[in-house]
Amino acid sequence: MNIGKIGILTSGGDSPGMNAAIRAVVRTASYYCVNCIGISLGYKGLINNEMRKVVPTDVNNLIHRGGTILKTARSEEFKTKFGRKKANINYKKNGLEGLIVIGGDGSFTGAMIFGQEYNIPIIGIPGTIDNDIYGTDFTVGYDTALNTAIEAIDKIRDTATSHNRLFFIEVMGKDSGFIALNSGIATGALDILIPEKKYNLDKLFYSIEKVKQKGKYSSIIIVSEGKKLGGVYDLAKTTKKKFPDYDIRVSILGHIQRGGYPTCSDRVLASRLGVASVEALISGKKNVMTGIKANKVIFTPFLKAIKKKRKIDIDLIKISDIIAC
Ligand SMILES: Nc1ncnc2c1ncn2[C@@H]1O[C@H](COP(=O)(O)OP(=O)(O)O)[C@@H](O)[C@H]1O
Ligand SMILES: O=P(O)(O)OC[C@H]1O[C@](O)(COP(=O)(O)O)[C@@H](O)[C@@H]1O
Ligand SMILES: [Mg+2]
Repeated sequence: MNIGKIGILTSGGDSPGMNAAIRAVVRTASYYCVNCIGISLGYKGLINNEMRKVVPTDVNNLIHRGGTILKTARSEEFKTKFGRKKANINYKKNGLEGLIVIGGDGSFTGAMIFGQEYNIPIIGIPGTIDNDIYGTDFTVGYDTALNTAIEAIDKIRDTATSHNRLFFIEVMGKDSGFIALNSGIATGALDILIPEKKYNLDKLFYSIEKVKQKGKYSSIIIVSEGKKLGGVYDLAKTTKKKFPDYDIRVSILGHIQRGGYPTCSDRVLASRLGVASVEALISGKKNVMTGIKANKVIFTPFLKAIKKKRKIDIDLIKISDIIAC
């Protein structure tokens, strides 16, 4: 297909590797003689016409940087018909012939609706630390967030061990437990509480008791954020009532998990998906997300990527239970 100009935006929560994906898109577009327009602040920028041409030299020295040079946002206005109408006016005014959206499930929901409403070809690149998107083994940013989390948890373990403390550590993940489960296994957590599995306080207390009897008074318990699990502080309070002699602390890792230099895996993933997304637009694909499955680039319709739940490997909980205490 003959495409002369495409737009690129990042939307939703930033994730490490988004910049590497932007770089790959800009360079690939240039390789195929397609002009590339960078849209600032996600859908907000499309609505407010905040965009400028980006050329390969604009993405020099970028592959290793966290965040997104295009900036990102969450736009309530884009969820309205009126907001999307304004976005379409700017899309047309700037002569765009396709869009690449780097973001998560929310961004792809918006992309799907917008694409269908105005017959706009859109390709998605999964960029979120949560890894909660169907149609890819990994999302851009997840590996970095995991490594940031384990580095922080290892450090907290030093204090836990030195002071004989029990730490409840909350990691990110909205309603998905990928970061919690894998960081928990990697740091030898005593228990891991994720939204995908109903947690059982008795099981947690049993584990604490078991290691206590073995003479171990310091442990790490990883709790995924999210409405389903309630607050990490409440969990700590309930545990304190049961084990009054324990010195208990809570640590919430928070946004440090979203920043920093992307790992090698995230840079390579972002580069592969960036190239694939431009080639997909040129070949006439639309309303699909590019992802990686068994080390191969694949495409999944937005509807499937959003609606199908990315399943967590519950067997990993069993593995954790066997080796944690
Ligand atoms: N139902 C929807 N209709 C239109 N746009 C949507 C819809 N859901 C999400 N979006 C757009 O996608 C943006 C990012 O979604 P969000 O869920 O916050 O992040 P992520 O894409 O990382 O999951 C929202 O702020 C909104 O602009
Ligand atoms: O930065 P905010 O707006 O507080 O959002 C926090 C949320 O964003 C995330 O870090 C990433 O989520 P998305 O990639 O879906 O935006 C979640 O893990 C977390 O729940
Ligand atoms: Mg999301």
